Amino acid sequence: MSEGPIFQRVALIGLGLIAGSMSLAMREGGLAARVVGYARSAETRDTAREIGLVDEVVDSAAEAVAGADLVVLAVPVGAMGAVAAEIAPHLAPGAILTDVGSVKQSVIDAVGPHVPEGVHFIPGHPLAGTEHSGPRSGFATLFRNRWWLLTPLPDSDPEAVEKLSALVRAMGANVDRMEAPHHDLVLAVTSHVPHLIAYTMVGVADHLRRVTESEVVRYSAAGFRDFTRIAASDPTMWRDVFLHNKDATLDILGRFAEELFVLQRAIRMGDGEHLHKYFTGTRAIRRGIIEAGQDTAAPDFGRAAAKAVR
Ligand SMILES: NC(=O)c1ccc[n+]([C@@H]2O[C@H](COP(=O)([O-])OP(=O)(O)OC[C@H]3O[C@@H](n4cnc5c(N)ncnc54)[C@H](O)[C@@H]3O)[C@@H](O)[C@H]2O)c1
Ligand SMILES: O=C(O)C(=O)C[C@]1(C(=O)O)C=C[C@@H](O)C=C1
Repeated sequence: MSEGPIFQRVALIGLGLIAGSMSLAMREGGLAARVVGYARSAETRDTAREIGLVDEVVDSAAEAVAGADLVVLAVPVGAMGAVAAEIAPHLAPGAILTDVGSVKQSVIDAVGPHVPEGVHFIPGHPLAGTEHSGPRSGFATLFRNRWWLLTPLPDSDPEAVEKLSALVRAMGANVDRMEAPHHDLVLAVTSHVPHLIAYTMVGVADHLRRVTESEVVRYSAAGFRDFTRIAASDPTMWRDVFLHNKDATLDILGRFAEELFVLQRAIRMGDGEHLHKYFTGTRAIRRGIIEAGQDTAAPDFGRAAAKAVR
């Protein structure tokens, strides 16, 4: 149990899966004396009020951040800069400003210039999520035993980094630190390109469905079902991820295409030995992830993956 709140007033900007889960985890653990939330759409704010997602839903971002000692930007990465510009004049001196965006360098570039002197900007990214979005999708245990990567800037105040880390740990996550460009490369391998592949595969099947009527749905096997779960993820969030992690995504996608051609050739040539060796290697990666206690993108796996693509 917590020994009292870590923050007095937490302002959540955006009230979807991640902000909602943070609010529920913080309130369950008594980690914040008060959690205030704001989302752009009145519909989302009404839903958040109706389900009591936060202690108070306010009608402007400025009102939410006033007097907050922690401000969390939990909006799609393409909206981070505009939100930062809107709240900047209202941030309290000494406040910690963080974000939960899936891409880090572009968020730093977009938010950084708006951060006033005396406010501690510490970018972050919880490696936890689902295909669901919106204010009803959050749950308190989302971050348990997951990684939460922080990408502090060279001049980030160590005490502020430690305070934010304490909150993250109290929500059940493990903290690791990374440089933003490295984060973006690792996540391109472990999360972004896999999502793009899932979106593509489901798109291919959808085109095929028009030929085979409903067979694709009726006989949908486990592998394809896993793809459809991923491909049901929020379109706005993922559009922004690809537009803002463009270089790393294109790099990894190029390597993916090269590998795919090698496997395609092995199938054409009947090279079973190559296929078997390849699949044995990939199985070892899966087992490594399970042994590390992670069934999601783990930094150790990510580091190995990033090293392999250098
Ligand atoms: N979903 C995941 O699996 C996951 C995991 C880790 C990190 N993230 C990142 O967390 C962030 C939020 O994702 P989510 O899954 O909670 O999304 P979500 O769609 O569930 O919620 C986004 C919220 O932001 C609000 N919003 C959008 N534009 C806004 C604006 N300009 N001003 C104020 N509010 C605005 C929406 O109304 C909504 O309440 C994204 O940057 C995403 O990349 C997502
Ligand atoms: O489990 C899922 O549904 C997710 O896609 C979560 C996932 C991931 O790729 O692991 C998606 C995006 C985030 O930035 C972090 C986590």
